[in-house]
Amino acid sequence: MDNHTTPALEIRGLRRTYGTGESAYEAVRGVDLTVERGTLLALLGTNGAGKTSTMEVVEGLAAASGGSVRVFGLDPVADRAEARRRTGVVLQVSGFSGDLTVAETLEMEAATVTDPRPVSEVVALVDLEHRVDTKVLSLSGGERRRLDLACALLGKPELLMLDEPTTGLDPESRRRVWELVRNLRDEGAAVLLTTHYLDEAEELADQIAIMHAGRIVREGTLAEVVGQQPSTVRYTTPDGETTTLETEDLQTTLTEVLTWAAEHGVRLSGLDARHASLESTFLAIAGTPRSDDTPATDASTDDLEGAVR
Ligand SMILES: Nc1ncnc2c1ncn2[C@@H]1O[C@H](COP(=O)(O)OP(=O)(O)OP(=O)(O)O)[C@@H](O)[C@H]1O
Repeated sequence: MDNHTTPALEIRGLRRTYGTGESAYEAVRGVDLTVERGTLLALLGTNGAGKTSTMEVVEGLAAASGGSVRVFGLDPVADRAEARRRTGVVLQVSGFSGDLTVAETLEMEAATVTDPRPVSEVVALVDLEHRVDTKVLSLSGGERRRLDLACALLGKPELLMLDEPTTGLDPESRRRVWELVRNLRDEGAAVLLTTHYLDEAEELADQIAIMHAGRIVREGTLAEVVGQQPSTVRYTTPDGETTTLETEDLQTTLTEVLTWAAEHGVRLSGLDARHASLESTFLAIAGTPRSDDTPATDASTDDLEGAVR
């Protein structure tokens, strides 16, 4: 049942297995995610993490092997028509006919939508007014991606699912798409976005979830996700040995390193002290092996005990 407090998207304990018997492969292994109205969740993940497998269940294109998905309280398979009506989807690959113009493409799409936005309004939203009479095959990659978005916006979606919406776009086009997505979110749409661009997540996301090997291994605001990752201090001693320390307390560790160097008269080269970034967090997670029988844990942090000598 949808009331105003029902999340736009609620995924609980989602599992998805490909194949059966000996060759069965569990690509999604117990995923929990919530996207509230008026917020954007960026789902990041390593290749093969299970993002697309998760999105397909939300879109009602595939059934879950376990767990549940609710779109405004609706089951995307059992209540497909109603869930689809409220959802706009931009897939990684679009299937437009190159011979149709932008306007013809949108008019054709609009015919499949209940109470669509006027094509002229959608075209203005995505900045394609000057291209309405252009054939799809003559559009640039960025314009085509904006046409994908335009199609998703025809039905005034309350939940937008964007699968790598800016892949292949130049920086200017990416910024335009960001602005559009931000505006839609600010007007109350919930957005689930997958991306391989970490700066896109930093720029747009209210919440970030990082998926690895079928599980969500980190989730929260950017500060929360990055805050779980240790800071690092790196230096090279005169004998050429480089040391990297991981620490929860950057200031204290750096002070210890510098005090040690001063006391021993050692000149450190390449001294570098930094807080974790989304990139270092992601890379640490990507380096964690897939484990089939134990729950995925946070990326390992080295034991710092005695690390500063
Ligand atoms: N039809 C299928 N049959 C068997 N295995 C599959 C099938 N589709 C996907 N997989 C496997 O499931 C895992 C998750 O794939 P999925 O496409 O969901 O990952 P992803 O996070 O979207 O990856 P990427 O970032 O590379 O697009 C991968 O190991 C993939 O090989």
